[in-house]
Amino acid sequence: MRLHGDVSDDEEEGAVMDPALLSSSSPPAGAAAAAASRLVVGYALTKKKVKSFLQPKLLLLARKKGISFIPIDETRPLSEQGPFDIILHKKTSKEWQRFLEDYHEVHPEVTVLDPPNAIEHLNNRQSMLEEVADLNLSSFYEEVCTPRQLVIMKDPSSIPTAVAMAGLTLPLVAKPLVVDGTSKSHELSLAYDEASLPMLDPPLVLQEFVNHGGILFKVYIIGEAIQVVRRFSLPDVNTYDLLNNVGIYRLPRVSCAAASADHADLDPRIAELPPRPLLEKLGRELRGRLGLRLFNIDMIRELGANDRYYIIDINYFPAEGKINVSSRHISARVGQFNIVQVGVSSPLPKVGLAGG
Ligand SMILES: O=P(O)(O)O[C@@H]1[C@@H](O)[C@H](OP(=O)(O)O)[C@@H](OP(=O)(O)O)[C@@H](O)[C@H]1OP(=O)(O)O
Ligand SMILES: Nc1ncnc2c1ncn2[C@@H]1O[C@H](COP(=O)(O)OP(=O)(O)O)[C@@H](O)[C@H]1O
Ligand SMILES: [Mg+2]
Ligand SMILES: [Mg+2]
Repeated sequence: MRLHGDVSDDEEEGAVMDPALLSSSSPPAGAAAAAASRLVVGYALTKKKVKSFLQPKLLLLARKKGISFIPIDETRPLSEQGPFDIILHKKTSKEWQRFLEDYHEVHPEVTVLDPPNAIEHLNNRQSMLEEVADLNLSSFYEEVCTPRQLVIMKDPSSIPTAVAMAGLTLPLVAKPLVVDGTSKSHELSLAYDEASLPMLDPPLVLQEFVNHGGILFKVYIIGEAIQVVRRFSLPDVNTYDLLNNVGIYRLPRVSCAAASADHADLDPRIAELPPRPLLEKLGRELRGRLGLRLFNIDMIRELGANDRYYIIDINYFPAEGKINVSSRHISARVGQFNIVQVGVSSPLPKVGLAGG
């Protein structure tokens, strides 16, 4: 298996490249690969993320472009590793955040993709949507907002009164307030009636359910690149459902359980993708306001209100797996490769630990 120099196309198709071989875990190859590279990307990702993101196709494509991915050893000082041009990570611990901030003070020239204090905004389902409220989309006919929601920190018995005071209408989606990558943080439920609300388990955010025709748009933002895919979502809740259902219903992890709806035969008023200029403006606005270059937004269009969209979720550095199946490899590779390019070129307003 060659580590240097170009690979032929057939190798690219069939290559089984072990990312570790491009890593510092085998210093001669890793160091040599890094030394021969135009761009060195240090990464700190979970094993699951390495498996889903650092696929052979990306590693080969990147290497052909003179880019190497080197795993970061979190047990050793960052300054003893590298040197890096970009640090790509999806870690949320306070220890890692300090580790990275100390390193970046000494090495401001290294692009951090993305700054931990910007990512932190997305680890809470209230703060993740705060910037949406201030979006400047006045030049667009369409409206983009967030569902009305309420944060409940404790005391489940207080929920019915709090919901009544806030004037929220049922059904409500209950979501864990903290998003920390655990499956628990994706355990959502649907509350149909007020009497059931005290059965919920704070801290949580209660969000009004918005009927949207059972179709969700996932908008992937990788620097200035934008990809939108259509996914099946939760079905609408009609008056009959409301009158004949009581209790709290646990929802499946829709994002992973639901299938692509890109090629489904659907009512165009439900399936039509949001206008591209609106998505591009959204991407620019949210990149600047969130200080992030790698994220996606879950967006729904209100049933019967063709120009009203709701952003219900924002995720940092999600997998590319759901991007258009038919051109998944190309778009995923482009997406993944864009991720690397983003670290080099896309300017961002300074946001605390800006990546430059
Ligand atoms: O929250 P969602 O909409 O299910 O998006 C997930 C989510 O971002 C998830 O990250 P985490 O919250 O589990 O840390 C991503 O997992 P990985 O980071 O392991 O890839 C999923 O990729 C996201 O799914 P999607 O791409 O559908 O937004
Ligand atoms: N307010 C809402 N109205 C309608 N459907 C919703 C709402 N919030 C979430 N959903 C549905 O539940 C799914 C998961 O919710 P989401 O907030 O994206 O959580 P997660 O971070 O676990 O993906 C969404 O993809 C959508 O299908
Ligand atoms: Mg989601
Ligand atoms: Mg999410």
